[in-house]
Amino acid sequence: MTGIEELLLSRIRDVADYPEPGVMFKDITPLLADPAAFTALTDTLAGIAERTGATKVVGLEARGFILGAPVAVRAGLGFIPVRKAGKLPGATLSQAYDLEYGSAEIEVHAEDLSAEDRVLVVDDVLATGGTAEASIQLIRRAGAEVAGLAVLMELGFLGGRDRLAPALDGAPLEALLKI
Ligand SMILES: O=P(O)(O)OC[C@H]1O[C@H](OP(=O)(O)OP(=O)(O)O)[C@H](O)[C@@H]1O
Ligand SMILES: Nc1ncnc2[nH]cnc12
Repeated sequence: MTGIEELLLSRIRDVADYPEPGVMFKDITPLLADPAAFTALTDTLAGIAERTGATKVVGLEARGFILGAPVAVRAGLGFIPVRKAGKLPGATLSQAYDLEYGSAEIEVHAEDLSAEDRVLVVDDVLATGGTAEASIQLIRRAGAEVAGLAVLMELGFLGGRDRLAPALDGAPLEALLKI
């Protein structure tokens, strides 16, 4: 494990049985509160944005906003929020999906993405892959290209990587930590 991986892992707190029994919740708030760890995470993800040739960063509400917005600034790219349904005021594209605990629907402003865009999706956790898959579907439906998906951590036992393979269609999935 690299020094950065050790630093990031040491700042993630496990919370058992949250938000419901049987779920081991990965809490990133200690990482966000540590400027060295948050900066290292931002710089690493911005490096992925540059390597994949992304022209925009999509962040997934809510934790993907916290990570994705500074990545976009650091990489010199625009930031596009993908929000839970009902929060965006303009014309939207919507996609329903299932979570490890429940189901939801996400939306993006249709005007924010076009055929000229290569989009890096940023989020904190890849679990079942439902959220990421829905975001990739939104990006493609908006006519844009998917540059890749970058997450802080992948919960490998939930099979998100396999689920996402068809949607990613060869675009890279980069997980800084595999759990
Ligand atoms: O791979 P999946 O099974 O789809 O799960 C991963 C998603 O779940 C969490 O978000 P959540 O919907 O809990 O929202 P939050 O960021 O607002 O807490 C997490 O931040 C990812 O977006
Ligand atoms: N176990 C988990 N911890 C944190 N975020 C999650 N999103 C989906 N599953 C999660």
